[in-house]
Amino acid sequence: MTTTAIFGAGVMGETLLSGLVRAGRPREDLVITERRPDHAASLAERYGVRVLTNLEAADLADVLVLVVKPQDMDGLLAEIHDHVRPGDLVVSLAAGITTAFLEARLPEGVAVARVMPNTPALVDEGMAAVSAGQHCSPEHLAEARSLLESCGKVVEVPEKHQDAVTAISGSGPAYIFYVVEAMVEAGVVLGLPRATSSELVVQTLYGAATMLKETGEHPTVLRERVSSPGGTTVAALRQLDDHKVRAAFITAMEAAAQRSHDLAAGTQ
Ligand SMILES: NC(=O)C1=CN([C@@H]2O[C@H](COP(=O)(O)OP(=O)(O)OC[C@H]3O[C@@H](n4cnc5c(N)ncnc54)[C@H](OP(=O)(O)O)[C@@H]3O)[C@@H](O)[C@H]2O)C=CC1
Ligand SMILES: O=C(O)[C@@H]1CCC=N1
Repeated sequence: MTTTAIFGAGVMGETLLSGLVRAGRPREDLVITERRPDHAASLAERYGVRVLTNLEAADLADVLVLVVKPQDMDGLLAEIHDHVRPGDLVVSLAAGITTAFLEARLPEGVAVARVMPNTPALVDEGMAAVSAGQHCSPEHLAEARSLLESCGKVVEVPEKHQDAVTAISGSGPAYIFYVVEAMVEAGVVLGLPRATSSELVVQTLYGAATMLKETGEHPTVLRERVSSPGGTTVAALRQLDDHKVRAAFITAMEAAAQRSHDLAAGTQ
């Protein structure tokens, strides 16, 4: 029997926990650790899982899912080192933290997998990418995948791509929310009630995302279909081009990937 422990049930840890519970993982096979006692008590009540100390959780679990901030990872690994056994699987969801970083701080031979999830997992629409460490067997990798498959889609990527994945799908929901904020604000500037503007933008986003997913058409084709010659859309897109919005997106995601890389190198 597998016991899964989630170390650090903050935003992403709780998101994963909720997905596992929705997917029907027996609650008695799930434990969490948390630093804030009030938050821990609230999670225990809402999800019906046990809250343990890091050492108790490491002793009990055979799948250890580390969801603390990258800057807290070194301390957590030092704390649990002597309580992780050969055969255990350690799965890190932290940005930037490499499998080599984890393997160097765990007992020799422990299986490690690196995963980059995202917050839409909260509504079972997550996108996660997984990479295996050097001692991770196909069975370990399948277990790491299954954690995230409980709440979304999972792909396997070479670890050298994880910084780019982090910049695109890990941080990606934030860019979309940022665009939504700007569009809703534009609607208000144009005189729409905020609630109306918000409803229009959210459904437009949902519709556009569904078209992309269901038609499989290239985004350029879909964009051109909206753009009537001499019409409103081209007038707006010309402004976005003039303001270098496409270039800004690329530069922004390069910055995110660089930050992920720097976290791996231990930069605070
Ligand atoms: N949020 C996101 O969209 C995504 C996050 N991630 C990754 O997930 C990880 C967590 O991020 P996020 O959930 O946003 O951050 P949070 O700060 O919300 O969650 C981290 C949690 O871990 C707790 N914690 C810290 N140290 C320890 C410890 N030693 N033992 C037990 N608990 C501890 C923190 O407690 P306290 O508050 O007291 O510090 C906090 O509750 C990061 O590594 C991030 O890179 C990956 C993809 C997406
Ligand atoms: O902002 C961050 O560092 C984390 C990793 C990806 C999304 N959130």
